[in-house]
Amino acid sequence: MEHNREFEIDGNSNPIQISRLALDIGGSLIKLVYFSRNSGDDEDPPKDKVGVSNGVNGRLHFAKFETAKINDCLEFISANKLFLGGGFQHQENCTNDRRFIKATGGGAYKFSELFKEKLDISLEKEDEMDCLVMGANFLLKAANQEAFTYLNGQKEFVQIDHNDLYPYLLVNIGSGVSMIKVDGYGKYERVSGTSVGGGTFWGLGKLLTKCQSFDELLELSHQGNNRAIDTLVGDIYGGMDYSKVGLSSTTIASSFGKAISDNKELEDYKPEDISRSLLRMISNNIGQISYLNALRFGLKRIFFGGFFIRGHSYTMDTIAVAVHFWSKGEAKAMFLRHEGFLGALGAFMSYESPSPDNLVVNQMVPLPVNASLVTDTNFDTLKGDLNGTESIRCSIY
Ligand SMILES: Nc1ncnc2c1ncn2[C@@H]1O[C@H](COP(=O)(O)OP(=O)(O)O)[C@@H](O)[C@H]1O
Ligand SMILES: CC(C)(COP(=O)(O)O)[C@@H](O)C(=O)NCCC(=O)O
Repeated sequence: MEHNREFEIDGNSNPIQISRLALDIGGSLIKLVYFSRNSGDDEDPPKDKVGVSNGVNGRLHFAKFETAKINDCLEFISANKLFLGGGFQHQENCTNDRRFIKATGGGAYKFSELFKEKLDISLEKEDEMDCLVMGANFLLKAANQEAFTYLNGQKEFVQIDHNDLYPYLLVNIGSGVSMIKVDGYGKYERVSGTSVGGGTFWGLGKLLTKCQSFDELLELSHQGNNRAIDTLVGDIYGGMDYSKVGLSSTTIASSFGKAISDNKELEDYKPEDISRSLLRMISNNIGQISYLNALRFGLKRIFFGGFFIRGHSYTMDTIAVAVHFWSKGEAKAMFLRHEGFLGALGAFMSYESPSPDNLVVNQMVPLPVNASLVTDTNFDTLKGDLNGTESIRCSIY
């Protein structure tokens, strides 16, 4: 079972109060974002403009489960009493016995009855695209070191200019892929999508390699060589470049093309080579379609989210190279540290609005839930995968 670290007891053996849980139930994964209130007075309480403390300090936690194992998720919520609200002095309609959770993604509809039946919880549904955009805007505005570029194995955090953020293209690579032109808070249009996404990589990979987990498939791709199965331009052109149209001999002419002429069975190919080809094919395709959509609307910035990416270097490199190649360096692919949690964060933020006074304290964060973020430093930049183990210190008003 994949989930987050221990959180029931803090360092002083005080029970940690969990308030506010939001879910994003997707085709492949269920993402949870929940807030634990600090139990001690170990941090300065947030103050408003006249110096009055009025917020709640705590941490945002992240966890994920496979949608196919939704019962594990229900058990996790139940065992840790994540559905109990309360703990916020400033929420008017907050009572300890309220039994609803904000939820987004298709599963918020599909599993509504299951939550009611098993946990007696109603899922309050929020639109998936609204939540993705809300989550992305929030992170880009509020979190330090959220967006980064990845080229030639080099990760570089991008300083976001808040006055020059919009418009941008948000590409969410989940089971399928959504491409959204974002013009501001709540201002967006889903301009395209493709069914060739994370579900395709994992689904085809599972069939072709017999891998038992996504992580195993991803790990395999590290050791593979896509040339064993992809047809390169050089394979067709007798080792030469097709320079007239700018294709080098090493460019992939046809993904999986060698399988036609090799006269081999599936078993004759190494699973690691298959995994690598598959990852490259899908990442490259998404990078290319993203660029074409950016071109359609004259967008220079493309942010990629969704759990397909998993902070994986080869995936990011392939996407970034595709965007760089097709745009001739004009457009920039950027990745998000909280890539898989955009929708869940958006749902989390769709709880009730704060009072106008509280907006002043965090004026950089003009959001329904007024939160000031200080991200932890325990993010492993080499491994690059947040994977539900990082929490965010924040204050909710
Ligand atoms: N542990 C995992 N189990 C299954 N799929 C994973 C895992 N980690 C990453 N993935 C990839 O992430 C995709 C799901 O991404 P996500 O953004 O959660 O989308 P969705 O909302 O459709 O579930 C999967 O299709 C798969 O490619
Ligand atoms: C239907 C979806 C929005 C569901 O989101 P997901 O669970 O994949 O994150 C997504 O799978 C999608 O955008 N698919 C591509 C459909 C298309 O535009 O062809």
